Amino acid sequence: MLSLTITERLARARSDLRLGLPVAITGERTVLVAAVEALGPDRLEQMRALGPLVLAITPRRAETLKARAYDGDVARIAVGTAPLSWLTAAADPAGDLASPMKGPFETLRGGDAAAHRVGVALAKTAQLLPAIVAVEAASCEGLTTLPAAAALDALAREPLLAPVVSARLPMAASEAGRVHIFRPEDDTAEHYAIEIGRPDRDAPVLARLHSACFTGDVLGSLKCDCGPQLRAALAEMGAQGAGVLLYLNQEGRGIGLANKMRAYALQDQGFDTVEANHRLGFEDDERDFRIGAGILREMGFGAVRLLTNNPAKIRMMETHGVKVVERVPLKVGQTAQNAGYLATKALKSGHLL
Ligand SMILES: Nc1nc2c(ncn2[C@@H]2O[C@H](COP(=O)(O)OP(=O)(O)OP(=O)(O)O)[C@@H](O)[C@H]2O)c(=O)[nH]1
Ligand SMILES: [Zn+2]
Repeated sequence: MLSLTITERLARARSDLRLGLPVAITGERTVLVAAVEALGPDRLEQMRALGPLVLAITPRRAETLKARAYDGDVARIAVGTAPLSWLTAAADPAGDLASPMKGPFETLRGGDAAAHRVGVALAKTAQLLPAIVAVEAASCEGLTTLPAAAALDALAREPLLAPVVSARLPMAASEAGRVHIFRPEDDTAEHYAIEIGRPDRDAPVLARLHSACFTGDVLGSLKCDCGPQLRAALAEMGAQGAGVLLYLNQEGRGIGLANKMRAYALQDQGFDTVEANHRLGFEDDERDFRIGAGILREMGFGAVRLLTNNPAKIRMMETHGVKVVERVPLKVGQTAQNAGYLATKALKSGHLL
């Protein structure tokens, strides 16, 4: 028989959660977990028939709901006989203002929260709302199984990426362009490196770590500065004759496009970019910058002149083996509509103005 690696199990588990299927987390006991966002009413009742249901959310979401988180990075709430609409309202902040949650919530303490922790972390990496419903089960036939401890370990590990292919791409910014594709072994999103010219591997390269922004890069959104930053970075590399731009598919600072649009809807209710992420249950920035550092190292770049206004990116590169010899400011694309967004990033996330 083939035995599956933990990485393969995690990849399957992510798909299962997105399909609305429970995943079995094994340890001292077996706990089935399913993503609230993807769960249908029938499946919820099937799970309820197995035993008392528990809702697990992040401390960020718990704070908004005024529920206590006793397990550090996860909060567990008894579900009782509550219907799916109650779970959805707890998971999704869209209706927080229109129908404030009443509570009080029966928050659980003691016992083992490892399965709940794995479930919430998995939901995040599946780019779903970080809220899962859990129930102990005697059997888990037909379901993807994940040993809790090994899963937590693997989720924290640096993602391994393999180069897949590269090809020449003449661009407006430079005719000497080349696109490289990198594929993570855990079947999460592929990332791209755009190499301009033939940068010397022995000298610091002009580099930009760009995080995907569908709304800014493609649609010309006025809510952020991503599109102009992308084009200005490529233009600067073209003008200097060499550079490398990583296009990292970490949309919405790692929460995915659907969650970013949820954040935008909250921003229309008056919350800023950081508050919106927190209400959804995410940290302000969920990106894993080890991916960017890993690609640069893989391409032979050990030192960079980094185009950024974000000191956290500089720290992350330095921590993960890429020396930042210079920060090159990248200030373009200010609009009336993104002034508040940029001010919040400066105030709350430490961006340099
Ligand atoms: N969650 C969330 N993501 C956003 C929002 N606005 C833009 N983004 C995302 O933020 C990311 C922008 O990242 P970067 O361009 O690397 O910007 P940065 O981290 O501010 O750093 P520098 O531009 O290098 O100074 C993209 O993934 C966007 O999709 C928002 O309001 N909420
Ligand atoms: Zn953007």
